[in-house]
Amino acid sequence: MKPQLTLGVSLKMYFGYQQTLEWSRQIADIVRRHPVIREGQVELFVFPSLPAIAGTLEAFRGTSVSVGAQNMFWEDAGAYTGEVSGTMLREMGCGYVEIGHAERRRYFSETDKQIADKTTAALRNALIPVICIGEAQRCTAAQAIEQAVDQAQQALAPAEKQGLHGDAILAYEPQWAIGAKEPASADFIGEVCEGLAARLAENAHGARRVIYGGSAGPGLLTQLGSRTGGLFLGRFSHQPAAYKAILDEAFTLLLSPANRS
Ligand SMILES: O=C[C@H](O)COP(=O)(O)O
Repeated sequence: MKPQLTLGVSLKMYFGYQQTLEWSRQIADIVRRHPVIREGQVELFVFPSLPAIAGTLEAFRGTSVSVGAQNMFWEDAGAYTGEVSGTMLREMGCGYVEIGHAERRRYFSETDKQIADKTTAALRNALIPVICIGEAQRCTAAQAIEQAVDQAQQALAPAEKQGLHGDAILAYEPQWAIGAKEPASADFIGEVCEGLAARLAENAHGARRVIYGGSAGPGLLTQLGSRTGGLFLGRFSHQPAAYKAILDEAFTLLLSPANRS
């Protein structure tokens, strides 16, 4: 059965090496015991810093949590000092990779073309790209949908032209809600995620799951219900208890009659 809810975490550059491994072990322990896993409809992934990927893979071995990178390069090998290929990520056992986060656009000047090339390289290497999209300034939900659809299509079009039709996750992250005190309102998120999912489903070959990120934490999934495909978590997953609370919400949501019919 395809997952009905996706819960991803990016640790960004917040944790040290040992701290990442300790957090991963604690989360692995929570996941192993949690009843939501028996439902089999939750897709879980974690993006640690690059040097911690091997240890994080080890910490989550035997669980349903996939590990991936926060970034990758668009070529598979060559003279690209400091970069990491999708080929190596795949070889290590990664299943996912984050592409085009707003912070990479802001601090490393990543362009739409580079994001599209990275998306293509991810799909070429059988990695599920988690493509970050979202408007820079507050706007209406209709305007946010248009901008997000445009960004998603730009990222995916070259891969689709090459016949790379693997699954992709679209992380809708309004840039003004990243690193904020609270997320966008549930009404706004729901409207954008639903609109975006409907538009992306129109011509897609592979599955296109839409999840929300930007100061998401405990309580949000319950407010959103089935209006989003899941959450892309940052700071508010740093406490293992908060992560467990979000899994509890996922469990309740998946057991609700609307999801059972
Ligand atoms: O990668 C995750 C998102 O940018 C959200 O981060 P945040 O929840 O810390 O705002």
